[in-house]
Amino acid sequence: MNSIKIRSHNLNVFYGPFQALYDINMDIESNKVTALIGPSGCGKSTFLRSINRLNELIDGVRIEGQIYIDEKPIYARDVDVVALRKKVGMVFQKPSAFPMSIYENVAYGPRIHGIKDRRVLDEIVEKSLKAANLWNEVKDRLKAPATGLSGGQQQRLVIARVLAVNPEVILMDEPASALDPISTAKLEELIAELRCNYTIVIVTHNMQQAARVSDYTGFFLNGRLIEYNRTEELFVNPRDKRTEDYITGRFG
Ligand SMILES: Nc1ncnc2c1ncn2[C@@H]1O[C@H](COP(=O)(O)OP(=O)(O)OP(=O)(O)O)[C@@H](O)[C@H]1O
Repeated sequence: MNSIKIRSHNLNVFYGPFQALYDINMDIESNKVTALIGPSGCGKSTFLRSINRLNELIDGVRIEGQIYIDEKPIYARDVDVVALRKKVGMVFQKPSAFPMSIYENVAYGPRIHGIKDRRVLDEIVEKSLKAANLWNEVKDRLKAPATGLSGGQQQRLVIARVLAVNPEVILMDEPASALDPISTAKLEELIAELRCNYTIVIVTHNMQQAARVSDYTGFFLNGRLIEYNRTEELFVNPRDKRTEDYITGRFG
């Protein structure tokens, strides 16, 4: 699968009079993992939510600038936001299985998009659960309630649910922050595998995690993108004093 490039051009986001993002210019590579790091409140999640237009669900938000996905401006007037959110899937911090069976959680999206044939759904469910490294753990209890799964399993189920609608980009907002170390390791393994087929952008508080899972890292501070580089370069050889202070734990 050919996944796609994201380009943020002079992006500004305002929550009423408060400006949360300032002129963000960022080219995100396809088939790579890009991590967004920075202290609490610096705008990482706001930027992430800009990529599938989730911010505009919040009252009073104003967005300037543009984000291009696959060269297409996603804030253009004629953009189909439902189609955009199908193409750009999102995984949130809190594992949130729907209160229905494991099978139905994964079949939910494809059903909404009009797939009714049971065999086709069966195939999608199996393929998505396999891709999310969850199939072996749940294949004998697909009809069981998803809420009975552990947090780590639920997070992988959410990823299966995202994969089931064939996205090209996967956004993850602190996906491991509610997970134990073993589940976190499994999730990181999965992220490494998914990179072959998807463009992944992940917000994380955890710098070790950013260093482990990502190819590129962007460091945000007070709504600005301070430094953006290959992960190794940014961690080993930061160019900006503020990046260096942050990654060496002087604030944050
Ligand atoms: N719905 C909102 N209404 C008003 N202000 C908001 C809203 N969401 C975020 N903000 C503000 O925008 C700024 C950036 O928030 P954002 O959540 O993007 O930061 P973050 O870096 O992801 O932080 P954290 O790591 O704590 O989630 C913060 O000052 C925050 O208080």
